[in-house]
Amino acid sequence: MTTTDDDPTTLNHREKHVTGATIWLTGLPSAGKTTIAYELAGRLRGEGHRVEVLDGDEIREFLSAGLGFSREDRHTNVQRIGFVAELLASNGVHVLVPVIAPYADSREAVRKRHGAEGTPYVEVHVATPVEVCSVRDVKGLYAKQAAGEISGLTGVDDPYEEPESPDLRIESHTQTVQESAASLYALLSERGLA
Ligand SMILES: Nc1ncnc2c1ncn2[C@@H]1O[C@H](COP(=O)(O)OS(=O)(=O)O)[C@@H](OP(=O)(O)O)[C@H]1O
Ligand SMILES: Nc1ncnc2c1ncn2[C@@H]1O[C@H](COP(=O)(O)OP(=O)(O)O)[C@@H](O)[C@H]1O
Repeated sequence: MTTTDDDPTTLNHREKHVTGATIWLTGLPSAGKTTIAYELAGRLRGEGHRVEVLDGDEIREFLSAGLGFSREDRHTNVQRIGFVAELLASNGVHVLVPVIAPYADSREAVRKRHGAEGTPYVEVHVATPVEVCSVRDVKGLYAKQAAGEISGLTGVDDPYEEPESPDLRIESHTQTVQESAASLYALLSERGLA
């Protein structure tokens, strides 16, 4: 062991690179999942962590191309993302996953996969009420559903099974983006993951 290895600052710095985790942000469309994920990603990167954001829209363009929004397809989508997230997290990456994941059994399977591998897993419910999400309507989906142009929109005419005991619940409608990201950062810190 060299003198440098004994330096607690160096050790701490090195540990930050080896402890990965999957942080799954579940919630309705326009709840704030993506915004919080990128805000947190910036902070974690600034501290030297390796970070990947597995954005739902990007995943659906490539890894899950061809899948729709039936229960079965959403389950398949979530399992694929969970598989990739675990691979990355077990190799020291902080993986942020802003994906709806509306079904409790799909989320549970992802948690179990991480548990089986001993990979840290954090479930965050971005618990913005549908009334707020439909006003934000970042992608215009709520308006389209109301106009009868689409159906099967999560939280409106398709199920969203709320997490019963998430690791963290974020009330995005009562705080700023920075406050939401900070509450998640605090939890990671508490668990030795940030
Ligand atoms: N019917 C319907 N229901 C829900 N969401 C819809 C739908 N059609 C398209 N979209 C857009 O696709 C994004 C959801 O994809 P995800 O992969 O995150 O969802 S899922 O976990 O597979 O249910 C989701 O992204 P976010 O708004 O960022 O959540 C939507 O923009
Ligand atoms: N505390 C907050 N956390 C996250 N987003 C917020 C918050 N307050 C307001 N917003 C806004 O809500 C919208 C959420 O959109 P987005 O992150 O794309 O949602 P989702 O990924 O869940 O579909 C953004 O316009 C964002 O600026």
